Amino acid sequence: MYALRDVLGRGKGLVAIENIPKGTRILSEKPIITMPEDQGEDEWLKSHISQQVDSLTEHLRKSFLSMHNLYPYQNLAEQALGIVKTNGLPVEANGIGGAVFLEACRINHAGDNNAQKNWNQSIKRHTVHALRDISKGDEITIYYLGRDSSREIRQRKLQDKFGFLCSCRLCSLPTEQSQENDRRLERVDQLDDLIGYDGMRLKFSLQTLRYVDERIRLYNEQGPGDSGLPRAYLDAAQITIAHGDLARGRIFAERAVEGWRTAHGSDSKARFTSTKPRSMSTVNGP
Ligand SMILES: C[S@@+](CC[C@H](N)C(=O)[O-])C[C@H]1O[C@@H](n2cnc3c(N)ncnc32)[C@H](O)[C@@H]1O
Repeated sequence: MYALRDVLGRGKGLVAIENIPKGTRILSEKPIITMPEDQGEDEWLKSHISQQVDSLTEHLRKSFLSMHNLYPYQNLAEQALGIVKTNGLPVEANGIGGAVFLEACRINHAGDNNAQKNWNQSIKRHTVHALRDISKGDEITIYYLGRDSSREIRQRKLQDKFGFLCSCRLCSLPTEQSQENDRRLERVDQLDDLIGYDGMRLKFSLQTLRYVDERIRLYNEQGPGDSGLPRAYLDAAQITIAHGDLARGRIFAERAVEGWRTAHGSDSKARFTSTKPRSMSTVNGP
């Protein structure tokens, strides 16, 4: 479905070599290097990683050592540590906190990402799913940051954590459109807080329903992002059911599940909550 290609201004990236319909599992991959949850000192981590690199086949070792590295190094152990710090993705398995995947770690970031990454504990693999139809020739992108935020904040975080100036479509919008997009994201954020606050107090008023409705509309205008819309539908389902409107509640619940499956796959047992998404960024940033 994809090939590793040079992408202008972004190093290498994964590019679709056929049309990929929304919801497709683009990739399902086992880690080649893992890191424990409690990482300890750099010295210990270096030796832990080096042992794993030594036991890779020649081909895998070569592929691993060709990966992007933001850190200076003087020997192989330092190089391997730098690669892991640059590319490691979170893994929620017993005792393992992060891992490097040969293909998934080649996926570049975009503010309007067309794919979503997740660790799937049921199959013990990292998966990437198409959030919308991806056309042949398009780059496959994911969202490196935890939450949607304004262009200025996104760019600062990407620069600080990942060492690059993002030039995705969203970051390249003309000022007026970018400000409009920022305002939408800010309002979604406010609505998250307002709905979350009322939800905690179990205060399901007509006003809360209006917030929920507005948030769904804004997410739909924004386009599919990491889990935001399914979570908004989940809130809507809970609130309409609490109001006794079971028919609407069912429709919202079905949309929530459909969105969740699109992004995670039907074999994922990840807990689906209406709370805000936590950071999905790489394990270590520079
Ligand atoms: C995990 S790697 C992704 C694969 C990498 N492009 C490669 O050649 O192996 C992360 C790095 O890719 C580059 N990158 C990712 N998304 C980018 C974007 N939107 N704009 C520019 N560079 C990007 C940055 O150099 C970043 O530190």
